[in-house]
Amino acid sequence: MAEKRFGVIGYALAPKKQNSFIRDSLLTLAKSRGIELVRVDSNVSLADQGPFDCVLHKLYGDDWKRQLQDFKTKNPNAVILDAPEAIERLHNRISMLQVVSELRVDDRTETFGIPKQIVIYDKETLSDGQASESLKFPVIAKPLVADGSAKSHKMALVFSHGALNKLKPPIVLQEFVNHGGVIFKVYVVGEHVRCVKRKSLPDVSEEKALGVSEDLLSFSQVSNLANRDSVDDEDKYYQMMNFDDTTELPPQAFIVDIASGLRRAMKLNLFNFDVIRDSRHGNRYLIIDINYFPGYAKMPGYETVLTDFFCDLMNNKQVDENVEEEGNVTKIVTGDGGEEKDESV
Ligand SMILES: Nc1ncnc2c1ncn2[C@@H]1O[C@H](COP(=O)(O)OP(=O)(O)OP(=O)(O)O)[C@@H](O)[C@H]1O
Ligand SMILES: O=P(O)(O)O[C@H]1[C@H](OP(=O)(O)O)[C@@H](OP(=O)(O)O)[C@@H](O)[C@@H](O)[C@@H]1OP(=O)(O)O
Ligand SMILES: [Mg+2]
Ligand SMILES: [Mg+2]
Repeated sequence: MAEKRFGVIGYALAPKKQNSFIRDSLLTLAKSRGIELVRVDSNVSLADQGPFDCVLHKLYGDDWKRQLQDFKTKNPNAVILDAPEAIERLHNRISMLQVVSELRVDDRTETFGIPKQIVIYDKETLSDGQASESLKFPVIAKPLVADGSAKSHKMALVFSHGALNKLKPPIVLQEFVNHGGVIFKVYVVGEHVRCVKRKSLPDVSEEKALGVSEDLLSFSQVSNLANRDSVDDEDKYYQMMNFDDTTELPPQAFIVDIASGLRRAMKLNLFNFDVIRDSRHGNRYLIIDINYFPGYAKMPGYETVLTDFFCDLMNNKQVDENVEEEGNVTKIVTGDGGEEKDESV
């Protein structure tokens, strides 16, 4: 008997992402549940491809945005995962975390926020020192732009005002917060939320800060130092990434509340965020980074999570905020299939 065709998802991903995410194990499981994953051909315009019930993408640029628009015009019922306008908020490290500051989670003993940070756009402001006066050193200097380029991941731990002139604006200066050398990565796939531990920067004591010979230390992607391609043995990889230490995970209900809040506020379904626990106040958590379409394949059992999500999507159940333009009013399809009207999008 022929297999029932349930849905076709076109994926448009950079080669590195495609290699890590599109695994046979995912294709097979998805297919067994009626979901076909088809690669979008980058040499043909998107609107001329398909039919796709959904387009899954992590590509940048105006041309790609235009292609998505043309595709949507031609296929108004297709779902774009996620809307490029919603993803763009994550391309700037200030707008990325603004949404956290606006979020409220009630009735919990734990609190959350973001580290103190400022943005510096030019060399003059950087060297006059006034702007950074309010910050406690050490600070982490991060490129303002987070566009997925290697450059956008280049960070520096800066120990003194004097070292700031070595940096290239535009940058964000964020206070370094001691957190026991462990970071929590929270992977969100629609309603599914999974928190894992990773290695982070070690704590910096006052003595250590005074004793450093360099006043600036550069680093890049500390929590993602190896990738699967360079490690043959999958178990070893997981051991290394989710290294076994005694650090307790944050309460799952708390993390789920933040994840759901972020998901609704940002209108995104596929992202992760990095959380650290402030060593000075054990119940205080700080969100330091949000990434669109992260390395889901690093999450054990990602095939099931993603396939469940795709199936729910096809049934129109799980994408809470599947935004569709209807004249000037935006239609939001809610989880229970009902509709809300929202003019603020
Ligand atoms: N405010 C902070 N206090 C302490 N450590 C921090 C802080 N900000 C960043 N870090 C450390 O630096 C690392 C890189 O920072 P961040 O996550 O912002 O960069 P990124 O390049 O966007 O990371 P990713 O690879 O997750 O996209 C974090 O994983 C964490 O170990
Ligand atoms: O490298 P991986 O695929 O595992 O995923 C990483 C992803 O790289 P990509 O470029 O391949 O998407 C990064 O995206 P960009 O910021 O560079 O856009 C960022 O999201 C990291 O946080 C992800 O690592 P994770 O947070 O899951 O550890
Ligand atoms: Mg990060
Ligand atoms: Mg990031």
